[in-house]
Amino acid sequence: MLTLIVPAYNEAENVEQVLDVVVKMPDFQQIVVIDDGSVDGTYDRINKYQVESIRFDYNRGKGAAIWAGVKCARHPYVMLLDADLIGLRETHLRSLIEPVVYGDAAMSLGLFGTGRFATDWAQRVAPNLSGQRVVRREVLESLPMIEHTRYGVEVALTRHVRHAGLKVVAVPLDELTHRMKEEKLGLVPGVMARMKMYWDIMRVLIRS
Ligand SMILES: O=c1ccn([C@@H]2O[C@H](COP(=O)(O)OP(=O)(O)O)[C@@H](O)[C@H]2O)c(=O)[nH]1
Ligand SMILES: O=C(O)[C@@H](COP(=O)(O)O)O[C@H]1O[C@H](CO)[C@@H](O)[C@H](O)[C@H]1O
Repeated sequence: MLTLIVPAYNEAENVEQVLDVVVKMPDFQQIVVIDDGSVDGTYDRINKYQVESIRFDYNRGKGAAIWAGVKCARHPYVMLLDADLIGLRETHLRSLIEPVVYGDAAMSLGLFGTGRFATDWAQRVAPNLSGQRVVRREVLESLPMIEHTRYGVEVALTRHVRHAGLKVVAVPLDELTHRMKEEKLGLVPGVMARMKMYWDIMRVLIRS
C-alpha cells in the first residue's frame, strides 16, 4: 500500500537515525533510499539496512532523487521523508499516513512544532517547503519536470496539488527537527547552500 522514499545527500551522520525508526514499521511495504551522489559514505550506511537502495554517481538534486524513487515505487501511496531528521518517532509517521491512506486527502504535509525554535519558525513561515509528506503516487507521477526541480520539488508539488483542487492536510510533528545546512556544512558553506536552495525554489516559482 505504501512506499517510503528517502533522498540522501551526504547524510552519513544522520541517515541511520531515520532508518532505525522506519525499518521497524509494518506500515511500509517498500522502502527506497536514494544516495544522490554522496561522497561521505552515506551509501555504506544505507546498505546496513534491509531497504532498496539507488546510488547516483554524481549529485543530481533532490527532485531527481525523489523521481528515481517514484519510478520504482510499487504502491499507490508514497511517503517522502528527509534523511536528516532528529527526534523521529513512529507516531509522527502514522499521523502523516492517516489522512491520505485512510482518509480523503491527496497529500499530507508535516510541519515541525515544539522541536527547535529555528526550524519550527522556518516551517511556520514557509510550510510549503516541508520535506515530510504522504502523497498519492499518481500525483507525483503527473508532476511535470520533477527530476529537474532540485530543491524546488516541494514547492512544485504543493502548487501542483493545489492547482488540481486536491485536498491537503497539514499535520503537526511535535518535538521533531532536522540538521540545518549551517550545522552540517559550517556557517559560510551552509549559507551558500541555503542561497542555492532559494534559487532552486525561485526557478520553480518563476516557471509556473
Ligand atoms: O542535492 C540534494 C540535496 C538534498 N538532498 C536530500 O534532501 C533532504 C533535504 O535536504 P536538506 O537536508 O539539505 O534540507 P534541509 O533539511 O536543510 O532543509 C535531505 O535528506 C538531503 O540529504 C538530496 O537528496 N539531494
Ligand atoms: O525549512 C527550510 O527553510 C528549508 C531549509 O531548512 P534549514 O534552514 O536547513 O533548516 O528546508 C526545507 O526546504 C527544502 C526545500 O523545499 C526541503 O527540501 C527540505 O526538506 C525542507 O526541510
